[in-house]
Amino acid sequence: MHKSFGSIHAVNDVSLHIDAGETYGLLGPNGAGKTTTISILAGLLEADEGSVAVAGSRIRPRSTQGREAIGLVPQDLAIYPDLTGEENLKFFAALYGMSKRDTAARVDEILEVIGLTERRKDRSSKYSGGMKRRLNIGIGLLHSPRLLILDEPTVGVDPQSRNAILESVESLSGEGMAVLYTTHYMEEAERLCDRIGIIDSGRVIAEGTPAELTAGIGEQERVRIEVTGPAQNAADRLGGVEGVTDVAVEDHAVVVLVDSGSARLPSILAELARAGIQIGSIDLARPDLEAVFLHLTGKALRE
Ligand SMILES: Nc1ncnc2c1ncn2[C@@H]1O[C@H](COP(=O)(O)OP(=O)(O)OP(=O)(O)O)[C@@H](O)[C@H]1O
Repeated sequence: MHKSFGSIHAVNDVSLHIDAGETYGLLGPNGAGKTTTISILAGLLEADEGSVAVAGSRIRPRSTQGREAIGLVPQDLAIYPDLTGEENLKFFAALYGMSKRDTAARVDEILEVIGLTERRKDRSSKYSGGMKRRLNIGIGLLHSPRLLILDEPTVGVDPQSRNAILESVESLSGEGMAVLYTTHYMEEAERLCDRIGIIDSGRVIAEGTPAELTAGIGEQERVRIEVTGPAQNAADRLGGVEGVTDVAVEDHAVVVLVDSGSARLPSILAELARAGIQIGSIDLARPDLEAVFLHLTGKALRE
């Protein structure tokens, strides 16, 4: 599918297929086109070109059929603070037209999945940020959609709630739901996703299992060096060091890909010393999705 806003190609020739029971991760930096992609899938936005189908049936934007088949959990909270967790779920169930009988059982089930059974009678205004996010996910699950889309559900969430969210997602795919998970946290994508599409500037530039994607960059290692001065200076110096294949700049760090990182470390450090660049810390990592992203785009995932 394609979607442009004026001269910006927000989504450019993106094509996704997700199986039942599969968790698919859309991984990309801010502005890559993740929200636009899922807004089209959820029928909130019309693509300039392209179509969406669930279980073989084509879904029209804003159709009832689409709302039934797909659950979208947006980044922003869509819950009523004055209602309890349970009341919120019941309210949205009524909105979806679910019968009272179905609702009671489904609400119990969902409270378990999102880990809020014990807090079900508390007003959601009393919940932590992470608990509110989990309730938001519960609302998306109410009508048992075939595809659940989660838009960066762990941004700004405390570590405990983050873990609870990840566990909920794991149990959903176990029940046969297809899950589309967008994130710019590569460790979440690595943990949760059966397959990952790496998206940058509106294009899916690589797709595969986490293992396939990291195998694609071979034996290279990722070295992250925090520096005290401008990281761009360090990046400029390291581009020419033997064995260094890719260089990118993060906040206060330079990230490089090297063939056999530990062996190249002395020459990397010597080059920085020659330039008078002071080092805060050094981190050497095995090939991971962050390294894949850097290799494919020449950019750090978290700039
Ligand atoms: N309604 C809009 N009008 C104009 N430009 C838009 C609109 N929505 C998105 N864009 C642009 O399209 C591109 C993709 O944005 P999108 O929100 O899909 O990225 P994203 O990967 O979801 O980023 P983030 O992680 O920050 O949410 C960006 O350049 C953005 O500025």
